[in-house]
Amino acid sequence: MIQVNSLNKRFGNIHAVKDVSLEIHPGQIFGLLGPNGAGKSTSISMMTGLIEADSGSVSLSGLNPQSKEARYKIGLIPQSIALYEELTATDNLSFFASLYDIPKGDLASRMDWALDFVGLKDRAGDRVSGFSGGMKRRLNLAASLLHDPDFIFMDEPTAGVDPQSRNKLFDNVLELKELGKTIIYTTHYMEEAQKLCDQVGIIDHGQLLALGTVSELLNQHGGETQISISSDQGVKEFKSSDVSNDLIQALQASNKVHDISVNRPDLEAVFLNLTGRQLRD
Ligand SMILES: Nc1ncnc2c1ncn2[C@@H]1O[C@H](COP(=O)(O)OP(=O)(O)OP(=O)(O)O)[C@@H](O)[C@H]1O
Repeated sequence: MIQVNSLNKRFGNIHAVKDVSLEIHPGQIFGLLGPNGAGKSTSISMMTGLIEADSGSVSLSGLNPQSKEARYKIGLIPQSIALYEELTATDNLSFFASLYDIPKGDLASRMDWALDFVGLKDRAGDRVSGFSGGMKRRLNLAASLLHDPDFIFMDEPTAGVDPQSRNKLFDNVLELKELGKTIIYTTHYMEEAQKLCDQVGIIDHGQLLALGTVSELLNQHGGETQISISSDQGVKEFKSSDVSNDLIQALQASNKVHDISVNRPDLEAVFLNLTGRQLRD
């Protein structure tokens, strides 16, 4: 269980994280969703012990994230790629493994598993400099898994990633959940949060504005569904909170329907309703 209590962090005049509290249960995928500069990376940095909070606390199954014990339970895929370009994939993994005292006897099989897991086994002996952005991101994921961590933090893992690698990363996230890992995933792509996450926190200007499952957030903050019916009588547009009932009534009152569109609210609508602006600029 991850428990975050009233975290605060300032950088000079910027209050980057304001009083953030949340709980993440074991085996959950938790998505921290917010636009650029919202405070996602700063929150992750405090949760992984990379930077110290000004106030508040983080507990990873009772451990302080800055303790050595916690370090062995944390896997971090940072926002910017952290790899040696001139080394091969295998040599990069050997380097990362050396930071975690992995028993020598387990090393080869752990590296083999990790490369296979991210779909890079056939590129093991190739230099990273020839890899695409998506392959580098996947290798970073492999590196973060060598010591078999319980808590996996992924900071905007799909930034600059081609669609094929993106889908592979999504599959990997779901597979890690099946292995019982707890995953914290930051993104400013609402489709990713909507697709992957058991729980979503919406953050803006350092403040956690809403917390819940996607359907809870849609119910509480999504607003009504927009319906449009085009018929011989023209186009009729209306908002509805009871789609099937309103649609049946509207169809009964229409002649020769040409087209119907039903736009249900998404996390973008939730963000818009909470902040008055779009998630993406
Ligand atoms: N080391 C730092 N020094 C000064 N300001 C910082 C530092 N790190 C972050 N900030 C500021 O804190 C705020 C939150 O930044 P943070 O990187 O946590 O946001 P983010 O949601 O991760 O956005 P992005 O996707 O752009 O990284 C921003 O205004 C940012 O400029």
